[in-house]
Amino acid sequence: MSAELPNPSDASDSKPLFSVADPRVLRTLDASLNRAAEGLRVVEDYARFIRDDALLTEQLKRLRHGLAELGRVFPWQDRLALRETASDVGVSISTLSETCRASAEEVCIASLERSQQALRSLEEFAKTVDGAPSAGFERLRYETYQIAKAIAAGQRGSDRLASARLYVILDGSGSLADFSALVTSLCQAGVGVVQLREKGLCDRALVCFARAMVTAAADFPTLTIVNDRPDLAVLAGADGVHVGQEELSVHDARAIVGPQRLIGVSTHNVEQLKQAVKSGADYVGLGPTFPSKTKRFESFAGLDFLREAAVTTSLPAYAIGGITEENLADVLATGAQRIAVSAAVTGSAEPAEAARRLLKQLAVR
Ligand SMILES: Cc1ncc(COP(=O)(O)OP(=O)(O)O)c(N)n1
Ligand SMILES: Cc1ncsc1CCOP(=O)(O)O
Ligand SMILES: [Mg+2]
Repeated sequence: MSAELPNPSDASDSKPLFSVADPRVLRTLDASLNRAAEGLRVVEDYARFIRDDALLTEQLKRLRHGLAELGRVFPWQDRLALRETASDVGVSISTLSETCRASAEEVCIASLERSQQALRSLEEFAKTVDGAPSAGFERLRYETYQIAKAIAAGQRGSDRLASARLYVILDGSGSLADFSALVTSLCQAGVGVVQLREKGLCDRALVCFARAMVTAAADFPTLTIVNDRPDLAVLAGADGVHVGQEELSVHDARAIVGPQRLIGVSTHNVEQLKQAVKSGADYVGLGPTFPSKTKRFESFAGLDFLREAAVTTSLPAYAIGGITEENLADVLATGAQRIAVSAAVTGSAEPAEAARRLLKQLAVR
C-alpha cells in the first residue's frame, strides 16, 4: 500500500485534530484513506487519459482533495507510526480478478468500487471516534455514486453513438408511408440517428409514426429517438428519448425508459451541459447555434458554446440549430464533431442526397 499521506506542510492549524484512542481503529482509518485515495486517482486517470473528459476529471480531482481534507483530522504522524505493512494480514491476499482486467473500463469500475468500499469503512469507523467526520465520508461516497452514473452513461452513449455523427430530426406532417420511405432512405444514406419530433399530432397518431420509424430503421445501424416522450419511446421500441430543459429530468425519464435506452438532453449553456453530464445523460444537444427554419429562438448559444463544450465533456454532443452545408465548416472549426439537423435534410428535394453530402463533410474531420 502506498503512503498516501497528506503533505505535513499542508496541515491546516485551524482544523481540529482527533487523536484516535484505539490504534486498531486508526490503522483501519489510515488504510481506508489510502485505499479510497488510490482508487479515486485511478478513476481520475481514466477520466483524464482514457476518456479525455475535462469535466469528470475536475470532479474527481475535487473529490480526491475533499477526501485528503477530511483525512487531515487524523494526525499524520500517528498514522505513519502505526503502519505495519509487513505484518498486515491482508497485504498478500489478492483474488484472481484483481490481477487481470479486461479493459480500461473494468479498471475504472473496480477502482471506483474500491473507493466506495473504503469510504464506507471510513464512515463506519469514524463513528467510533468522537467528533470525527463520519458524515463527510458518507457525502463523498454519495458523490462517487453520481460519478459512477455519469461514467456509465458516457460509456453507453459513446459506445452506441460512436460512429453517429449525423442526426436527422423528422416531423410527422406527411403520410405515414412517405415518412417510412424517408426514414429508410436516410438509413441507407448512413445517417446515424433519426428523431421523430412532432408537436401537432395526437398520441395515437404519434405512436404510429414512432413505430413506423423503428420498423423502417430495424435493418440498419441507425438509432431511433422519440422527442419529448419517454413513454412513446418505450411503446414504439425506439432506441431512446430526447428531452429538453422543460421536459422530464433524466432521472424521471430513466425510470420510464429503463437502463438500456439512450437519453439525450438539450443544453443551451455550460451550466446546463455540466448538469446533463452529472444527471447521467447519454448524449447532449448543443444549441441553438444559428437561426433555424424549424424552430424560432430569441437567443442563440452560438459557436462560442460549441467551442466551450468541445473542451468540457467527452459525452457525444450534437450541435443543433440552423446548421447547413454552407455553415458546417464553421461548426466543425469549433471542435464539434457531430450535428443534428432538420431543414438541411428534410427541406431538400433529395433528402438522402443532402444527408450524404453532410456525412461527407463530417467524415473529413
Ligand atoms: C438532438 C436534439 N437536440 C436538441 C433538441 C431540442 O429539444 P428541446 O429543447 O426540448 O426542444 P423541442 O425539440 O422539444 O422543441 C432536439 N429535439 N434534439
Ligand atoms: C428542435 C431544435 N432545437 C434546437 S434547434 C432545433 C431545430 C433544428 O432544426 P434545423 O436544423 O432545421 O434548424
Ligand atoms: Mg423537447
